[in-house]
Amino acid sequence: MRLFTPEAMREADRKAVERGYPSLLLMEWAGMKAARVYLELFGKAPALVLAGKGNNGGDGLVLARHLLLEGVGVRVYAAGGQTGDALLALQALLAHGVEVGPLEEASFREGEVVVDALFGTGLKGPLTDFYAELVERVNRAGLPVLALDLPSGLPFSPHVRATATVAFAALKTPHLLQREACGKLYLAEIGLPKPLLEREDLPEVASPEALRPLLPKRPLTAHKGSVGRVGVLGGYKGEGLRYAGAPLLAALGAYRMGAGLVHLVAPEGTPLEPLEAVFHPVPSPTLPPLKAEALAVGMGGGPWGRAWALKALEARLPTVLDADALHPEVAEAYRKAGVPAVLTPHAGEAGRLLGASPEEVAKDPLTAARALAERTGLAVVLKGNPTVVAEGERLSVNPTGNPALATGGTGDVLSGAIAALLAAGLRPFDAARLGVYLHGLAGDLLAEEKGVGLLAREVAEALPRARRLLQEGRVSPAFFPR
Ligand SMILES: NC(=O)C1=CN([C@@H]2O[C@H](COP(=O)(O)OP(=O)(O)OC[C@H]3O[C@@H](n4cnc5c(N)ncnc54)[C@H](OP(=O)(O)O)[C@@H]3O)[C@@H](O)[C@H]2O)[C@@H](O)CC1
Ligand SMILES: [K+]
Repeated sequence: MRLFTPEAMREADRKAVERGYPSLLLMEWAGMKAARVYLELFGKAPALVLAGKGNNGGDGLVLARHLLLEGVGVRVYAAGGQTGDALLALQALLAHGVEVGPLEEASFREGEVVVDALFGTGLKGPLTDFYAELVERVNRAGLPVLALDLPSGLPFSPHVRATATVAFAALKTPHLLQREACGKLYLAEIGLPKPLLEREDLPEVASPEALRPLLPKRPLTAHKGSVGRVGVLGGYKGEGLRYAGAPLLAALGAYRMGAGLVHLVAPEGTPLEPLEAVFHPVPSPTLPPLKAEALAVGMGGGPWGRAWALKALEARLPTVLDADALHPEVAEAYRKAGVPAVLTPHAGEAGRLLGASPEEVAKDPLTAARALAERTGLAVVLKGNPTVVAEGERLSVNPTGNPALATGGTGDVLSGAIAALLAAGLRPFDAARLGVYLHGLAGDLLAEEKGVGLLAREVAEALPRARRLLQEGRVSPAFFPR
């Protein structure tokens, strides 16, 4: 599944029509599928449909007709001046005897659900005047809002803040970069010819179908030395400070992602946990002899982070570089040595590596992740909402995860988990996107059960469950194709 820009989506629509596909069918499916989502979410609650004059408005008029046929009360207000398919959609609705009032007269009533069909991918700039006010009124009304294709106004402000959004044909960048405005996200297939959606040049949205085949197989003859051993190097002890938990959490993450054995190289005095690890207490960053296929380095390293990373490089093993190991000269040393590595910065660390502010990075994580991958020649996991994985020209945007994961140590668990996948033989880009997806899914499972207040170790504990759901094809996606 690819992440479209609004322009790329319009191009696909246009190409479908050039191939002879009747665009009215696309609109009919869009409105009908959106009506289905409406019924599922809001049952027979009456609808207030606000329709613009373009095709997004046309989708809303189709939806109104389908809701009417299902026995849902509809009040419809539309901009004037429809042409083409939108005009046909209007005529079809009028033929059912529905009154369509002018948008200027739209009023909000308690108990109604607002259907936002004002603007979709055709919006050319920020809303002003009447439409800016209308959008603010929608937001102030305090009613549930179902947005068709995009909450109107996105990617600019002001924009509608929706309870749920039905994206048509494909997800578009605002769906993932401005997810807050979209509410619950649904993806509706509307009959667009498949080849038009297969755009290798666009970023991937990580999906269960694409990731399942990457899961390392475990043959009957497996033993702990054959399924991937991980070395974790991190922690700091000095100047009255001790960071001890981070490497332990990485070790847990690695085991829970299926590592056969985890070596824990950490400062003397670090608790001997998890019990299952092989311990190498050291006075300062060193690389003891150990049998491993991949490393996770830097967690809780504090001022030792850089030294851990440069020592670890001597092993010449695929390595996850996290937190205090994330320095430009470390990345450069790995690139020069040709050692495959995955960098796992958050926006602040990525900003440090790129010479940009955390805000700039967070505002456009796709561009930042690609720039960092290009600059370092390594795979990059840019952690955030959404987390973006980049390597060379490839970009993968992760749809799993939630704000409950914003708690100390979850990043350490992720590093260990990715290292376990590297140790099992996955390539850096694949280990990164699979690890990120499962880590986010584990967080989603927990958030559903417990809400906010998770512990990082619980996220590690939930990894096997996430993995099994993916393995068995039972992931209920954050948004689902129907
Ligand atoms: N094409 C297809 O095959 C399919 C498309 N589908 C649906 O169509 C949607 C795209 O439809 P679209 O291209 O008609 O654009 P849309 O979002 O309705 O807005 C256009 C209107 O906005 C106006 N406008 C623009 N900027 C503005 C501004 N800043 N402030 C104020 N007004 C502004 C612009 O005015 P104009 O510039 O033309 O005067 C025009 O009137 C897409 O999201 C999906 O829902 C589906 O049915 C599937 C098949
Ligand atoms: K809309």
